[in-house]
Amino acid sequence: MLRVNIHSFAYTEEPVLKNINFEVEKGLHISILGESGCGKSTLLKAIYGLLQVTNGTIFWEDKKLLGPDYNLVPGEPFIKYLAQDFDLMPFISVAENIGKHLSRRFMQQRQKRIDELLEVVDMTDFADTHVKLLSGGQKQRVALARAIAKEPELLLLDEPFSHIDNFRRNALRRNLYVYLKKEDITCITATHDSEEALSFSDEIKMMRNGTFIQSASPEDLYTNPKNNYVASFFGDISRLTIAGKEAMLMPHQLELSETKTPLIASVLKSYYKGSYYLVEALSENKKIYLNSPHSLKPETTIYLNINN
Ligand SMILES: Nc1ncnc2c1ncn2[C@@H]1O[C@H](COP(=O)(O)OP(=O)(O)OP(=O)(O)O)[C@@H](O)[C@H]1O
Repeated sequence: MLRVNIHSFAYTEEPVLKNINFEVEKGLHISILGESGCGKSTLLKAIYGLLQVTNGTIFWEDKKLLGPDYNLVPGEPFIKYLAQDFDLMPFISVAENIGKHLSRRFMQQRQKRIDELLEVVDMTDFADTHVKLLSGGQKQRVALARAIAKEPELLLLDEPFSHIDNFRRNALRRNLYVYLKKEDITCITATHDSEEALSFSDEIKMMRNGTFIQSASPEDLYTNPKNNYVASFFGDISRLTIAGKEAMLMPHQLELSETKTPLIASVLKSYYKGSYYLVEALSENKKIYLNSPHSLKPETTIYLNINN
């Protein structure tokens, strides 16, 4: 289990992390979700031991994790941290880059293990290619394979799919997270991608200005966002006054009705989303958003039901 209690952490004067207290059970996947600059990378670096936390403690099981003031070489052997700037060795092949990071227990079956890791990140065809010849996304995939090569107990991933095209991203995420579950590797992923956090984590921690503002399972966070800020991370929200109370509704909570209802709106625009349309409409001078199976023409009058 990981136990983090950071009262505050600052690079200069202004604290970048404030009151960060949480635990992660072995094998769980946590997403730290937040906008750029909110402190996600700083938190991962603090856990890994690259930053000196003077005002707080971090434990993995019974071991206190110490910062650079105490460790000659920062970092712990049982933790892997995949930074945003993956530093690979450019003049050797993809397979050799991964091979250099294998745990000892795989030395006998070295080639088999390298092949397995290449498969997880879908880079089998590039095994013998020099890293300097790879694209940014391909390098990121090699860096991911290298991070899991040593079978860490705790894996810290900082925007691990940021350079990978949409075409590959989903398959790669599925491969990787299935592999981590199978190996019982605890994982914390920093991301600003709400879809990724919803699909691939056991718990999401929403971060804002260096602190967690809501922590919950993906289902709970999506259906019960604490405030507008959290809700707006998961899509366009509608703010309506229902029975004298302000309500925030996600697009799927507003349903088109075939019969007249008290909730009337006029369509502004329909945006094609692949399997549905996101419809922007105006209701009592407020913009609202709903999903529709078909495109609706501007100025069409629509009647809506609220679906909780
Ligand atoms: N080495 C540093 N020295 C001083 N300030 C820093 C340093 N690194 C980061 N910061 C500041 O700390 C804050 C948090 O940065 P951090 O990189 O942790 O955010 P982030 O949420 O990971 O953002 P991103 O998604 O853009 O990577 C920012 O205001 C940033 O400018």
